[in-house]
Amino acid sequence: MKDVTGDSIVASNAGWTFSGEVAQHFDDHVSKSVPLYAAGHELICGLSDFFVGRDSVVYELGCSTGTLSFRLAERNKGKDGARFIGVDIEPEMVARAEQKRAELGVPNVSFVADDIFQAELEPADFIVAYYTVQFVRPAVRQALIDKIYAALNWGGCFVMFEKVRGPDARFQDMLTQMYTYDYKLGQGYNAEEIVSKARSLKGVLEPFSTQGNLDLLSRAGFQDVTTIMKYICFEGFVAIK
Ligand SMILES: C[S@@+](CC[C@H](N)C(=O)[O-])C[C@H]1O[C@@H](n2cnc3c(N)ncnc32)[C@H](O)[C@@H]1O
Repeated sequence: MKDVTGDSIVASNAGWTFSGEVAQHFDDHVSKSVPLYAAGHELICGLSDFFVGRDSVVYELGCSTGTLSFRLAERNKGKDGARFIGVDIEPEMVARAEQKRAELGVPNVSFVADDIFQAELEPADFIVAYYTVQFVRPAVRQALIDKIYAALNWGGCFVMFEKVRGPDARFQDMLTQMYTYDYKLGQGYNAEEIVSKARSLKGVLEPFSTQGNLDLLSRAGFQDVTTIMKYICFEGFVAIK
């Protein structure tokens, strides 16, 4: 059975997907569902000032319709030769990103429709995964962070924003109430849409705790890590190689 999860998106129990028609409604949906969505992009653009130089390669892994990739290119437009590459597994997302690219006319942004695990990554100075790693199966998540670490140049930066779990059951309960119910009701979603979305994400979006994410980064080799944003259960980590 398919349920309406808001913003004209339908998904079944444990069946959330970014494929098909979701790409058409994605920009509206993500900016309403993810707290501080645009502010997080702004922080990442600010961070890029420190790491992106002329001739840098920049990746956005899980770029969806390319919103952040375009913002990064705009922020760094004075740096001739820098290239911005968005990777997403869903061809419909990449098609939408390509359509925007044609409208904006930005030659140094490109998109690849591929699984992050299959995509060959060139040596890069700045790699971003903005609410993407949470959708990677926990069993292979470490292998992805290892791959990102290997692709970064020395001194390069990995920015990872994730939905995170609380450190114990009491905090997790508070976070769920404050985000899943209060925040989403405040964004105009109704109770049925909220429940349908939560049910659709079972087994698809699997958040780690803050400590679980720090452990992933540490095992990959990152020693210099800090949090740049935290709002309820949404956290942005910055890791420098
Ligand atoms: C929450 S969205 C990312 C939002 C986007 N970064 C932004 O700023 O608007 C997660 C994206 O990750 C993509 N994704 C999930 N698993 C992937 C994988 N293994 N390889 C590439 N992309 C993946 C999904 O298709 C989806 O578009």
